[in-house]
Amino acid sequence: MTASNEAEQNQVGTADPAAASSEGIPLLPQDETPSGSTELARELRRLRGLVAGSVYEDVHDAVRTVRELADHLEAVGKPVRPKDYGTWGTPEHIGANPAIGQRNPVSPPLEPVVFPDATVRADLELGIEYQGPPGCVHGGIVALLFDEMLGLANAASKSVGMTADLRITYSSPTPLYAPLRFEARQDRVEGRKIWASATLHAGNTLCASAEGLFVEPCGIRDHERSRPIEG
Ligand SMILES: CCCCCCCC(=O)SCCNC(=O)CCNC(=O)[C@H](O)C(C)(C)COP(=O)(O)OP(=O)(O)OC[C@H]1O[C@@H](n2cnc3c(N)ncnc32)[C@H](O)[C@@H]1OP(=O)(O)O
Repeated sequence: MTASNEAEQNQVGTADPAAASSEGIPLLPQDETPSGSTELARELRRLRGLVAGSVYEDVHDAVRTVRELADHLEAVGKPVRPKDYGTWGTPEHIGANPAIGQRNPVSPPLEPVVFPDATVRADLELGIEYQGPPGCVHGGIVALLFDEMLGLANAASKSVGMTADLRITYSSPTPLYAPLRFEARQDRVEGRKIWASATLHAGNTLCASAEGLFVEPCGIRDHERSRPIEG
């Protein structure tokens, strides 16, 4: 049995981010939100893994409980709408992000760190709710995480851009339940055009690599260029 098979035997869903570790300086705030919404998102992530990764005989009680919870959250929550913040990289904006958002249960536990040369790295393991081919991460999830990592590499170099062109080479299947490492860096900037590249490894195996062209939106302001890092 391989190490990854053994992990799969013991785990349903994606590992808690605390299981991933990396050197470097955290790019994004790691604090729990005082309201508890970070914790709520974490428990909902657990639920996603359990629902996607298990079969049950009867879950009608669970359906009622979850429906009551959803009704309660709908009643007490204040929606966060883009028109209310309207800018890049504020906590309200980043919190909902599907790759790194603390409030978003869809986001995998991507906790990027930055190095002095502005390389951005994220170590993580993905569970069954991110599966594409049996035992492997879905290619669209790999693309999502690359897009985000490239965006963060741009932010680490104090620039911001919309993805204009994203090319991914899938070299080897990306395993579930195995330590993965994304590394991204900004390569060059010409006017509003920004090029960045990234790799994804499982151990020593190169699973995929990415090259992206980003275009800085017209009218972006200085303080928005590195916001995800400076909080
Ligand atoms: C913390 C947050 C991290 C976020 C990371 C996630 C990023 C995202 O998900 S962004 C969402 C996905 N991307 C999009 O929706 C983008 C949609 N496209 C657009 O909005 C526009 O086409 C946009 C902004 C990319 C470019 O439009 P515009 O600002 O009008 O630029 P435009 O003047 O046409 O072109 C500027 C330059 O870029 C080049 N360019 C634009 N698009 C492309 C392209 N697809 N391929 C190659 N070159 C391009 C142009 O040729 C031009 O080059 P040059 O200056 O040498 O002549």
